[in-house]
Amino acid sequence: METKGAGVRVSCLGPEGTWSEFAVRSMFSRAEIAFCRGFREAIELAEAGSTEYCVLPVENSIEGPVTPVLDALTSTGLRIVAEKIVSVRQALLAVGTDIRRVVSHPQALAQCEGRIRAMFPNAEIISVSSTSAGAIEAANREDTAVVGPPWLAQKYGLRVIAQDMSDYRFNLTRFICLGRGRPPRTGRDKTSLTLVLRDDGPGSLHRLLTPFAERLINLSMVVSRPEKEKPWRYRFFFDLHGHEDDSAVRSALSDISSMVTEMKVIGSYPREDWPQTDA
Ligand SMILES: O=C(O)C(=O)C[C@]1(C(=O)O)C=C[C@@H](O)C=C1
Repeated sequence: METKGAGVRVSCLGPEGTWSEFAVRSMFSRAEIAFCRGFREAIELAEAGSTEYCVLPVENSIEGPVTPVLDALTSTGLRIVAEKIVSVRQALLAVGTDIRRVVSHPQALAQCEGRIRAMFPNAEIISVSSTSAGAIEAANREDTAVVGPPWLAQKYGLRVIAQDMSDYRFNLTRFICLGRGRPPRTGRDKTSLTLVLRDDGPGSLHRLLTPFAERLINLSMVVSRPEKEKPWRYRFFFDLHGHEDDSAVRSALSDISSMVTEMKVIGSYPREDWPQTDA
């Protein structure tokens, strides 16, 4: 997104150097970033109006959905206004050489689990709040390495021990930008919605999906998350190709409205196809 003059205020996961910061900088030409301790805090700053936007990872091509972010989307009044796909090439960084602990954000650890285990079969693997929080820890402990973006080396005084730590060739994280606007149709859009099915019987999910199939609307993500107050009931998150102002999308949503107890469009925004951004 182009911004003129003073930078637009954007909250994201901190401290400085996270993949989230990289995503902010690739979405905004000028951004004044508020670095937060967690995803919740980043959303709350934007909800309170302290920042205009909030950028969050929502899905990774290896590890799947970033579930705390999906869960937070249920209750926020903000809407998704943009998405960005980032190729997350994780490095392994440390001060010392006798590594007994490997720290990082749980998503980053999961993306590189096999490689970490192969390199350090006896190391303790420890989740921390972000890759850069892990870098600060690694900078202070000779026995600790961090998995994260390679630029953490210069920022926090670490050495790159290995590049390309991911267990698979592609490691892509999709970030979303939450804000207050409603981007107009572009003809290449995506709509994100969350809903809870009314019935939990045979064929209910099939019936829900039929109106999309009949209109040739592609669903690019389907995720179910537990309804916390109702054990063994589920909330669905759908991403579909199209804008909520498209007549096909509008009529499919109207068809399913009687099948749900709750439904919310989280946003309609320009769709990004990968690869676009390579760190
Ligand atoms: O810790 C970071 O650097 C983040 O921005 C978080 C995060 C994530 O939660 O998915 C972002 C991208 C990568 O997939 C790994 C970690």
